[in-house]
Amino acid sequence: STSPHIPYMKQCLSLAEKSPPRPTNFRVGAVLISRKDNDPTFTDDRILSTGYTMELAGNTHAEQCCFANYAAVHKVPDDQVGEVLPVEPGRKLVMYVTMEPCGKRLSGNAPCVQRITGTTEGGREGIHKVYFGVKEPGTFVGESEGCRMLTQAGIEWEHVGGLEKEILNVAFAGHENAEEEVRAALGKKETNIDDV
Ligand SMILES: Nc1nc(=O)c(N)c(NC[C@H](O)[C@H](O)[C@H](O)COP(=O)(O)O)[nH]1
Ligand SMILES: [Zn+2]
Repeated sequence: STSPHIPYMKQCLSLAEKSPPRPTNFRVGAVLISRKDNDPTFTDDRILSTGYTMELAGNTHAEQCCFANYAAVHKVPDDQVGEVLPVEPGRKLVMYVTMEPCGKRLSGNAPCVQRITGTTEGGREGIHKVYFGVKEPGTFVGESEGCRMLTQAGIEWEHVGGLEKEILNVAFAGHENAEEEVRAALGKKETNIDDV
């Protein structure tokens, strides 16, 4: 039986496919969920928001758009999304993303890990756990820092395996030598986190 995370990773992949291909970033999709504790088949999940790379104007990331979409619906500025995320006893917030959230961005814009940890400010629960389909390839920032930074902030993360090839093909679609980069990323140790 496939893991219950796979359908969500496939939903993120479908979102990523909506992203306009660019050589300067990756095409990524993200889904924000409210999940009931001790609900192993996720029957009581609530999808709060979705996002994909460059869905919103400017050089925007999937996770950034996911939060911004939620903030817009709740009529607050993006940086106040933490204040309108639901806090419900017996439920937790989790995010699915096709790629490990960025810990650094070449553009210098706020990395998504910072946006995720920002939801836990002011003693709010915020995002409890992040599920991602691949580690960030080294294309732009070399060794990725996302997972390490999430751990440092006390936010759990987990690699959901099985869709790496599909996720990377979509992520790299706008790159000059996409096929080669996908092969390299698949072959590299750090992409297959399970080998670590
Ligand atoms: N998790 C994730 N979601 C995204 O939507 C996206 N585009 C990236 N991409 C990570 C990559 O490291 C940055 O795209 C480059 O570092 C360029 O930085 P900008 O995007 O221009 O800020 N990563
Ligand atoms: Zn990002």
